[in-house]
Amino acid sequence: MTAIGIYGSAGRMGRAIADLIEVEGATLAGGADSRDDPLPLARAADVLVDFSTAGALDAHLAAARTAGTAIVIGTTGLSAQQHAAIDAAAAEIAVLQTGNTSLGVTLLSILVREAAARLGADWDIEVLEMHHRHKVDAPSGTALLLGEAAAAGRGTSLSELRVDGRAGLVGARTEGTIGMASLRGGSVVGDHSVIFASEGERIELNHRADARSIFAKGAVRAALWLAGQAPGRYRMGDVLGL
Ligand SMILES: NC(=O)C1=CN([C@@H]2O[C@H](COP(=O)(O)OP(=O)(O)OC[C@H]3O[C@@H](n4cnc5c(N)ncnc54)[C@H](OP(=O)(O)O)[C@@H]3O)[C@@H](O)[C@H]2O)C=CC1
Ligand SMILES: O=C(O)C1=N[C@H](C(=O)O)C[C@H](O)C1
Repeated sequence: MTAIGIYGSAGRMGRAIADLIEVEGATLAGGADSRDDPLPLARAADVLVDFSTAGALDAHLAAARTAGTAIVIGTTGLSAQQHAAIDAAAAEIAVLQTGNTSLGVTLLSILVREAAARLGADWDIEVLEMHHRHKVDAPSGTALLLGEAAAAGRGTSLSELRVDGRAGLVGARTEGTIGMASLRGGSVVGDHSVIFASEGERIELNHRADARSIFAKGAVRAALWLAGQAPGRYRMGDVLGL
């Protein structure tokens, strides 16, 4: 049976994943948090999952590389340098990084790309997300993933089109941009909307997460799939066949 190691094991996601590992037909290799050396877990596990903090990722990725162990990275708030480090690690180990491991968001990203490609630039695109009061990064990893999908549909990358959290006298909207807005409060697990707005009509594509178990299930399935893969950088669509 595949043994999964969890970085961030005492957190909300770490606990949700631990609850599902045996149900999904795997075993728990162990967990590590901020006080632990990440390398022993990387050596003990067949595959790792990281749901910790962006500040911890570099050490976790280095441990996975040293041990030659595949890793699913669910942690969000990553920098451009960290994405470059993931690309470099993927030359040696199998890595799957995603801002959202759920089936629903993986499918939604495909729908968003398709809608953005088919609707002309006169259809404005806005991405709105809401999360619980404890979330530390904004926009969410999922909002960025959906923004990238919309930008890909327009034949470019999100960094070319992105406008974050408007405030003050910002002027009229520039055609073709993708707006990003974040709300925080209470215990909201994760709500995302991609709004396509034109003169006189609007399309809204929404995803509502009611329970963290949807992310945990996707993370365990991704780990089981990734354990058998050659070095490379993979996506949830590869796991789910979407
Ligand atoms: N991709 C996806 O589908 C999803 C991604 N996420 C992302 O997962 C991450 C975790 O979310 P959540 O579980 O809610 O957060 P929590 O704050 O509940 O948990 C974070 C965990 O990370 C641990 N941690 C902090 N620093 C380190 C470190 N240096 N080394 C190892 N472990 C460390 C904490 O341990 P300690 O107590 O010791 O500090 C804690 O156990 C976030 O980035 C979130 O956005 C969340 C849901 C779904
Ligand atoms: O921090 C969270 O809780 C979540 N984080 C991920 C994100 O940043 O998109 C996924 C999910 O929305 C919950």
